[in-house]
Amino acid sequence: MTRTATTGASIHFERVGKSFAGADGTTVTALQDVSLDVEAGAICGIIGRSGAGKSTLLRMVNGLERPTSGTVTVDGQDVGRAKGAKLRAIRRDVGMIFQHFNLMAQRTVFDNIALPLEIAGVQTSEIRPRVSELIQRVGLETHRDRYPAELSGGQKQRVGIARALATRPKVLLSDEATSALDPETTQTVLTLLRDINRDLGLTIVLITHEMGVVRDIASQMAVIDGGRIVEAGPTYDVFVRSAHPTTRSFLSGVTGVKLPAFLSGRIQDAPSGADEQEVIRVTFAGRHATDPMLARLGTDLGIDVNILAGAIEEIGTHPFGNLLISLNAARGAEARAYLERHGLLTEVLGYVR
Ligand SMILES: Nc1ncnc2c1ncn2[C@@H]1O[C@H](COP(=O)(O)OP(=O)(O)OP(=O)(O)O)[C@@H](O)[C@H]1O
Repeated sequence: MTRTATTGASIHFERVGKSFAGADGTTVTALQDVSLDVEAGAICGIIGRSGAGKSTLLRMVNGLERPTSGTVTVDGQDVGRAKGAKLRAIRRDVGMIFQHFNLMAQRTVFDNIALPLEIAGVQTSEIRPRVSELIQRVGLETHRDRYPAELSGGQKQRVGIARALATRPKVLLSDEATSALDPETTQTVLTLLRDINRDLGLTIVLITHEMGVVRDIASQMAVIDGGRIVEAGPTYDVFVRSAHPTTRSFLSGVTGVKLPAFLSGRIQDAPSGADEQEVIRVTFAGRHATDPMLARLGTDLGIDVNILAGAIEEIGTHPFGNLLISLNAARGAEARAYLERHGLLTEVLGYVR
């Protein structure tokens, strides 16, 4: 498929706050002091727990929510203050896909995808080739006359993606688009989104509670907790240098690197005597990811290392790994200094006997 003229828009959140009137006259603060820059053409993953403020943040990009304070701009346009025709124009530039697809049950695949074009007043003669092109892009050529009830979850989301692209938006918002799908279907939908981003150049902002989704697709990311952005940056940097406990707990889910149960029950914050083992998390990043550093601790310093858990994987094209090791606590500081000197990151998790 040829690349169209569509290119992405940049999105800027500048000190955005959002409060809602809660029950009993109380105020619910959904977002506080949120500043975030999403580059044109980026795939930005926003991760947070339930109630963190993800949907509120996403809905500000197409003006479904307005900030109580601060500004949100898309392609330099102030979305929060736009009204009437200007707001409608911004909304045409911002497509959205949903966890539960939001398809119209009584319309076929073709007619669901045609809907935004009909609403925009596009002529029927133009709608037909445009919808056919979109159906081809999402690989549903043999399903064009089927109804949503006859489709799998992955196929329904493909219809949702085609419909969101119909008006040639500059931004695609994804509200937990893969959360209702099995892991294999999730991968096919993420691949489709990545291809769309590459071919059309549009900016994608996705919210999720799954770090695996962020790892697999996002070039940049933000972690939101209690309405605030606690960490943000290029995905690889956040993975490697995360400091906030919320980020770390999401990461431990995705890297699968957790303390084995036989140790987690008896780990202490401080050493309590001789013969203790220091438990250390070692993060391998960039060009050091594949260096045999742990073996060298043995040969260079004579320190024996026990490997407790670990995984090495890739984010984009960069190797990234996490290992949990233990070694003689009396030599912990020396070992950590050695590893840090060679470009690895270390963190003491505790001590076990
Ligand atoms: N229209 C509203 N009226 C009142 N409170 C709201 C409204 N919308 C959101 N909130 C509150 O704002 C906070 C953030 O909600 P939001 O839906 O943005 O979180 P979320 O991270 O998307 O959560 P989830 O993953 O569960 O959808 C929550 O405390 C929520 O109850």
